[in-house]
Amino acid sequence: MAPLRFALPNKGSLSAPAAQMLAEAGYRVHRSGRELIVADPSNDVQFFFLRPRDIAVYVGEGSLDVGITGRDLLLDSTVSAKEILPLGFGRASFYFASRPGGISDQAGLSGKRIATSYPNLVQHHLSEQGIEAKLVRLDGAVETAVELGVADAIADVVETGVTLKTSGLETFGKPILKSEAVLIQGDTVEGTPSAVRSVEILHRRLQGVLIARRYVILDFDCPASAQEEAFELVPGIESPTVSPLAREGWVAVRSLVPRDDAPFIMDELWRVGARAILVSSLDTCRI
Ligand SMILES: Nc1ncnc2c1ncn2[C@@H]1O[C@H](COP(=O)(O)OP(=O)(O)OP(=O)(O)O)[C@@H](O)[C@H]1O
Ligand SMILES: O=P(O)(O)OC[C@H]1O[C@H](OP(=O)(O)OP(=O)(O)O)[C@H](O)[C@@H]1O
Ligand SMILES: [Mg+2]
Repeated sequence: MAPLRFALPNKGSLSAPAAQMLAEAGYRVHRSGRELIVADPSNDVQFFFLRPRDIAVYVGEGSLDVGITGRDLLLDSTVSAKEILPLGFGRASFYFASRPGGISDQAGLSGKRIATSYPNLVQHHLSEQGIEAKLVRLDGAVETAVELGVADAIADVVETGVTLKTSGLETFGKPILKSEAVLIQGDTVEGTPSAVRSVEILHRRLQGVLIARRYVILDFDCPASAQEEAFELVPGIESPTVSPLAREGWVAVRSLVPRDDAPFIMDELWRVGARAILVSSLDTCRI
């Protein structure tokens, strides 16, 4: 059976979190030096470390089976690889921006020069809106293009907004796109049963990591008379687990709850009579 050929970002914002997530999912992605190909024989996977922008190209044309890249980079590549799982990191929005008091809405871009590193993504959006503008394709640091007179506006990734602010620019209009890291799959996978199986396992493992990051385990003891009220607070992903307690008239309950909601749910559980309320983290899971 041929190993699954998996493209990973070799540098940039997505690189470390992608490797971390795969390690949590049980893959061995460790690079001891600067090698560009790493084998993980126990999982029958071969990792190829590539520029994030190139990953969609390799996966799209079938040289590699799957990869992790940004949704914005996938769309800009215009290849037919498909997004099969959003991964919850590398989140950023894609906006137009110009000088304050300059262009203030997307219609105002008509006939203007727009600097971007994502020309296909931007052109597609402009065509959808029926706007004709001239794109100036740059490799990076596009915020400087307005100051240097190369463009009237830019279209770029905004994470914290600090780069825009320090360049004297501000966004206008709605975001063109909300992006995050995504798992992508090439068209050739579907014709190869062993690759389909490997991708199913990969998908389930990564979903396990995502759930472990988003949920915590909540354990508590509850008077049986209050259990219905408690269950409404902790429906779990499928259903809470209930076990008898040695103490007459009480039950022990275990459920998964969203990490961010846990403090509020604990307050409410206490109010309905639950006690010994414990929260613990999941390492990973299969649900
Ligand atoms: N602050 C950020 N800057 C740039 N890209 C970001 C940021 N946060 C998330 N991303 C996402 O990372 C991907 C771009 O990664 P890429 O490695 O090409 O650029 P980078 O992180 O800016 O690295 P570099 O420019 O140093 O090569 C895109 O999907 C983008 O949406
Ligand atoms: O909203 P922020 O948190 O400021 O992040 C967004 C900025 O970061 C990236 O640039 P990067 O530093 O990667 O330089 P580059 O443009 O040369 O890629 C991106 O292109 C934006 O300029
Ligand atoms: Mg960059």
